Amino acid sequence: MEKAKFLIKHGFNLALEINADVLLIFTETGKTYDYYREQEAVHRRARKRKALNDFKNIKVVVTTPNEETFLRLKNEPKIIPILMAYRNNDRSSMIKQAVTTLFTNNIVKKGDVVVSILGIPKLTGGTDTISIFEVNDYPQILKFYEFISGIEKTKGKVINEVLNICMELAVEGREGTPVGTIFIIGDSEKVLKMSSQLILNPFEGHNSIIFDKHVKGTIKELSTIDGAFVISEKGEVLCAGRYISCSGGNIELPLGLGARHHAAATISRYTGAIAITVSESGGIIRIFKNGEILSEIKPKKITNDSEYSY
Ligand SMILES: Nc1ncnc2c1ncn2[C@@H]1O[C@H](COP(=O)(O)OP(=O)(O)OP(=O)(O)O)[C@@H](O)[C@H]1O
Ligand SMILES: [Mn+2]
Repeated sequence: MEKAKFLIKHGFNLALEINADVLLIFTETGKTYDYYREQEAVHRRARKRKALNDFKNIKVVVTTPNEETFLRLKNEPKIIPILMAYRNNDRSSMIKQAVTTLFTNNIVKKGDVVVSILGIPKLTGGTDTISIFEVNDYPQILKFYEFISGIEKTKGKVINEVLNICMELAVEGREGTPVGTIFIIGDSEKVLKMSSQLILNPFEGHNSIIFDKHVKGTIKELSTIDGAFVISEKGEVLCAGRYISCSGGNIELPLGLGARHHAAATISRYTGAIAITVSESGGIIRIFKNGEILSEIKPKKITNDSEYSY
């Protein structure tokens, strides 16, 4: 039997035995999901014969980076399909990125237990890992949860979309070179008053929404230019190449963080905006609120496929 089938069988039963809240399946082609369907049918038949735990209380989330697979999953019953760009992440970043996404979609809450079945992205048949993820074990994720659960739903979705773009930029860069950038989300009127254009605004006069994949592509293209992206709470991309005036902001930041991070901290201190930076030197993503670093996410390139970074 294929390795993935064993993993699905044991991951499925593990989720039942520990009474997990979520079973999180990563699949490129949908094959691992098919094995899950088979296992669920076996369990249903067995339940008729003997008293077994019912699987219905466990949310089944199936995440894929593949648009075609996602379209297929959207028509499947009793699962929550998620399209997520994780091909360049390592296993622990894949799980953290997925859990962050589940938070912003209110599928996971504090105290939940997530059983994940995953493996080496892009490799068919690469499924090789079962993991138990207790949300409370990750203070960073919890801090992010507190933050996300305290804000209005649409803004949470916009932030999650920006984080996904940042993850891709942090790991892929642009044409192989690392990029750094800033996204400023919310309180746009005040943000625009506190900043100026470094270049002609490429988004001027366009009604660009961050959820549109063409807009996402443009943003990634423009991520190499100086300055920040300003995004409204609803996800409208108002401008790129924006320079934040930082005069007089008494901002305390950890050593080694330069002008980009100071600008992000300053704008988040003097407006109600959230700022999210991708560092060109190191690819770390930082979320700023009220002038402080709320959370750091370190997506990592897979240097070799044997890398486990739990
Ligand atoms: N006030 C500002 N507003 C918008 N963008 C800024 C501002 N200051 C700097 N930047 C952007 O940050 C870029 C990098 O500056 P710098 O290296 O000093 O930042 P940093 O905090 O060290 O960031 P990184 O970790 O990416 O190197 C600049 O080229 C510019 O594009
Ligand atoms: Mn720098």
